[in-house]
Amino acid sequence: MSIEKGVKSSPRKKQKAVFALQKESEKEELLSDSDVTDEPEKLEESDEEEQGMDSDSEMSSGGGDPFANDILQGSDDEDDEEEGSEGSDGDSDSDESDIEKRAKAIDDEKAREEEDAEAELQLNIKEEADEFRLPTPEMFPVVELMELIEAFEKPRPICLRTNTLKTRRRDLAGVLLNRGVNLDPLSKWSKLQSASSFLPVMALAPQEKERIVDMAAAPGGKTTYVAALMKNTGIIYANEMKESRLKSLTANLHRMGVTNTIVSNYDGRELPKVLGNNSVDRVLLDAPCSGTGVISKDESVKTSKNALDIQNCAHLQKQLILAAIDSVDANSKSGGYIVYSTCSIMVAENEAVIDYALKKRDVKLVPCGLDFGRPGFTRFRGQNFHPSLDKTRRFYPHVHNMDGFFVAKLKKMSNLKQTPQQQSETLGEVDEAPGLVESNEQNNVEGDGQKHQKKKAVVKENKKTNKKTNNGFTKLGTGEKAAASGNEKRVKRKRPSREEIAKTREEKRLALREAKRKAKTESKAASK
Ligand SMILES: C[S@@+](CC[C@H](N)C(=O)[O-])C[C@H]1O[C@@H](n2cnc3c(N)ncnc32)[C@H](O)[C@@H]1O
Repeated sequence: MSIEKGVKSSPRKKQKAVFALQKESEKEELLSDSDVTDEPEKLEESDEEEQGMDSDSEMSSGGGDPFANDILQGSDDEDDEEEGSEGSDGDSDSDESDIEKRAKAIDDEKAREEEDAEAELQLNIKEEADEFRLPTPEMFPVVELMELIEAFEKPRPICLRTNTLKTRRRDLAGVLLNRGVNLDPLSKWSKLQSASSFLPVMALAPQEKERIVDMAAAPGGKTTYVAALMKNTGIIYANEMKESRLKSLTANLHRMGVTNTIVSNYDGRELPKVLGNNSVDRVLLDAPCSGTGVISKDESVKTSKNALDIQNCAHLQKQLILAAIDSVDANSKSGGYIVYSTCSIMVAENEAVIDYALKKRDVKLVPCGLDFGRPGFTRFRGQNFHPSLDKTRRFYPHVHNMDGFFVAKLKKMSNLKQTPQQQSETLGEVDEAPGLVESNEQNNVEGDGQKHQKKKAVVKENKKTNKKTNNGFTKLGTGEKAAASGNEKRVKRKRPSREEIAKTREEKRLALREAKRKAKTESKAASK
């Protein structure tokens, strides 16, 4: 009776019941014939149409479910058996071939689905690999690509940098030559390290007595070099987030005779809060990255990194670069620079990060001061970056005989956490104060609620920044002036300078006052 209900109300239940019964019979042979025949009897009770509907619904419900399909076939067979028992031979033959056709159709459908799933899987694998295929044909012509891949397999030459805090280059060279070492002078640059790791420090060009942050410093290869160039004057904040890497960092600093450095253990993204916004002259962000430029040193990169790793790196790098920019004082007399570097050759970790910074802060790219290296990409895979990205530098093992590397140097133009465009929008917001707005402008603003809200948010952030700056290390007055003059230089061609905007505003104010005064006089005259 319960089976009967199941058959009528739910074909699936019927299938499951039948399946269960079959299993039971196989196992225990407990199932009586009447139990089996009971079901079709009830099926017979229902009219043809109802059976057809049941059958259809079974087909569709079973479509995506292999288990259901098996049952469905079982069910059909059963129906067939039952129908066969009661129908003519001719009917039975045509039903059999009908069932065969349906079974074939189901098998075909299943096979097609499996094929589709496999094709989709392959497509996904292909897309993912393509996204992360290290050197892509978009980066290099195929012949060069082969050269790069081959170069990745070979070790790079070992370079020595003279630690000028401890010795002179000539003295070191003398000692080494006496011991039979062949020296091939590279540059005036004694520490064993990869030649590419000199580059970011050369681009940073640290000056004596400056305040400099090395945001991701361990094991200190670049910090020690910065200290040497500063002749141990000024202050270096050598920051490292991973506690386990602090030992090697401090050990190296001691070993190399560095005395102007404070080691800190923060997430780099927190540094502006810790040191203060706009508080240092230069920041070196030798960012944590995928390491896709140093395959000759770490072959595991080839297989251990996937597209998601690159994405995660890029996300962190974008956050870190904003923190680096926010830490620098645009009004530093000697500095105001940020150097960003990675040992990755992925565009997502390099050009895309810099392009993001250009869109988020008032910074511009300046030449790295390195007279070799290939210019960075200004477009890649349909992505267009700021044209100035050609000022960034890329280094490759097969071209420069050093690890793959990327270097970019940014100059901070103002201490406002805005791009010049955002700044003029902010000033526009002030203009749009009641009574100072020409009606069409007001309509525009009113017509674009989102834009209006964004501008307000910008004004708010602006106020916050100024407040923080006052509590921090910078002198706000001169800062604003310098920011204005810096912007003026950059925006002359396209948009009005701050002075021009201020002048227009003042004119509007005077005109408004004048109009009010006039209106008053007129109304007084009229009342007389
Ligand atoms: C490329 S290595 C730095 C190498 C170093 N500049 C040198 O020349 O010796 C990047 C460093 O960033 C550290 N790091 C990772 N995430 C960080 C974060 N959020 N803030 C600061 N440092 C981080 C890593 O532990 C790693 O030591």
